[in-house]
Amino acid sequence: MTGADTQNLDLLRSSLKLCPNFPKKGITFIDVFGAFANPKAHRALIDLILSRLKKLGTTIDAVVGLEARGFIFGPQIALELQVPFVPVRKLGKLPGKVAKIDYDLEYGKDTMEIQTQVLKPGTKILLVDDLLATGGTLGAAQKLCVDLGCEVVETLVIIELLGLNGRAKLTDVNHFTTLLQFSEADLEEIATNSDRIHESNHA
Ligand SMILES: O=P(O)(O)OC[C@H]1O[C@H](OP(=O)(O)OP(=O)(O)O)[C@H](O)[C@@H]1O
Ligand SMILES: Nc1ncnc2[nH]cnc12
Repeated sequence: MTGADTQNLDLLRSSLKLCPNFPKKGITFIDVFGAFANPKAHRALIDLILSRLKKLGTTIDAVVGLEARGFIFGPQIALELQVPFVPVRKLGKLPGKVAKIDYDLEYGKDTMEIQTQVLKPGTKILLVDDLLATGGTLGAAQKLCVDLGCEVVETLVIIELLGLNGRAKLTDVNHFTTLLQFSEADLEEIATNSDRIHESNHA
């Protein structure tokens, strides 16, 4: 890792805020929007992702991003790579012919869809989302892409919650990139720093 990468990681890490007991009791929510509220952290995030991808040297034909937070930075990465961005959305939001898959979440269940006419068989995909928790979302998205005959050559998240072992749900952990990892102990430690905790209206 270069000195610039280390500096960017520190900036990114310190821009994230925690929200204990959101959206449900017992969940410690990591708010990635903190990184987008600060242009320096935002720049650091994009530079870090591009630096990782350059190091991997993988050929990428399209970036597939997951609703909602994969939509914030996925298109920027696609633009930098000069490849299409393709959204995966929650049920009933995409027009035309779609493929769908049901999946389990850290705090519920959901269904995701992708337009079938956009990705051709053999397309090499970079799959992006903000966070890996239980892995239900990304595991399902990988399956959705593979079922269309595409190859998920890399899956990238900004944040990995280690305590939930989400990697176990991924089809290919050898092609999984994560920028920041948080153990349960890390989250507890950050939660002792009031600067890093969101003031909250939630019970
Ligand atoms: O690894 P998992 O346990 O599947 O959880 C991770 C997913 O949960 C969050 O999205 P959420 O479902 O809250 O939807 P949103 O981004 O539309 O708010 C997060 O942005 C990931 O997509
Ligand atoms: N703990 C968490 N923080 C932010 N987003 C999440 N999505 C699922 N679990 C999450």
